[in-house]
Amino acid sequence: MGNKIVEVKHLSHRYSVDWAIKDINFEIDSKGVFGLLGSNGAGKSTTMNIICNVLTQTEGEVFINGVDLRHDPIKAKKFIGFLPQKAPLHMDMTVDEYLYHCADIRLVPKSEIPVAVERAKAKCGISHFSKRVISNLSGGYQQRVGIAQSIIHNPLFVILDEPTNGLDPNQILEIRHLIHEIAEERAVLISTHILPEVQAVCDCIMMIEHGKMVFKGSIEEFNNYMEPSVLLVIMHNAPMDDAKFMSIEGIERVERLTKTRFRLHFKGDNGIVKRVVDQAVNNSWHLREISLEKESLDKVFAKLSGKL
Ligand SMILES: Nc1ncnc2c1ncn2[C@@H]1O[C@H](COP(=O)(O)OP(=O)(O)OP(=O)(O)O)[C@@H](O)[C@H]1O
Repeated sequence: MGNKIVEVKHLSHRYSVDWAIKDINFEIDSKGVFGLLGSNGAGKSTTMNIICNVLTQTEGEVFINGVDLRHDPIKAKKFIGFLPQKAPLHMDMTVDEYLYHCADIRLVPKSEIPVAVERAKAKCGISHFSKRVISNLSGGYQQRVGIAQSIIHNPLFVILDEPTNGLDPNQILEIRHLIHEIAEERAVLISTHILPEVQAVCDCIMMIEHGKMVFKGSIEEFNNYMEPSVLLVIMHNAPMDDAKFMSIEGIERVERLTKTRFRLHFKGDNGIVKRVVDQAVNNSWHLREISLEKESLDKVFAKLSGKL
């Protein structure tokens, strides 16, 4: 693990009476993709807006590369690149015009702007569209321009708010690839409520629910929560007595959906499918289908929030 580029300490914010986030703590290493995951209203935007200095926190501290964001926002913001959910593009400008403009706003020295623009375009694969008016680019390429503006000043830390929202499946894969590439040189924080997104892109995950941090860890640790724990089975001659199912090692609970459809809740996955199939064959339960059910994101949220 490298140095910490972001340190968030006891961060809390309330808009009026209610706390939108409460006592959020995390650190972000200098390289890699970090996912901020949470359902709608969980507190992601509030957290990100504070880290980007769009919003000032009620309590707590944020340090960007060791600089206190509240006390020296101009210095701290030099380290940050930001792509909001709706990319702040000027649709009537060409890609070059727009990126020159962004570099200027980001206080890149005049003499260094041409190099900065070329570097950002090359990184985002848009050099061949330099003279193209942005409104004439596809959604995926517009998003690349949005990412290019976020790295125009070569920041150490980039925040991308729901970066693949509204893109088609091919564009999503391309943007995910690009996120990985830009994270080779810096830390990238993405916010999303899409579970496959974090699993595909992130090295580490932080999950917020009801304004509180409910999970913080590596993607491997997170995936442990996603292990399937339910078998969906269809049997045309199933036993009437749940105990018959429960006698199979690992089965903990039986949910009868219809006469022939069941959800078998199990713990551990050491050969559970084989054991159920063997038992069904030996007892002529007429097994027609058997499949593993993945946990839904809602359930994972609930589990991590301690509600289940
Ligand atoms: N300007 C505001 N004034 C009052 N309450 C707000 C304001 N912005 C957000 N909230 C409340 O703060 C809580 C956290 O909202 P926030 O927008 O941070 O969540 P989120 O995880 O980003 O959700 P979404 O994915 O829907 O954007 C919610 O209960 C929301 O209603």
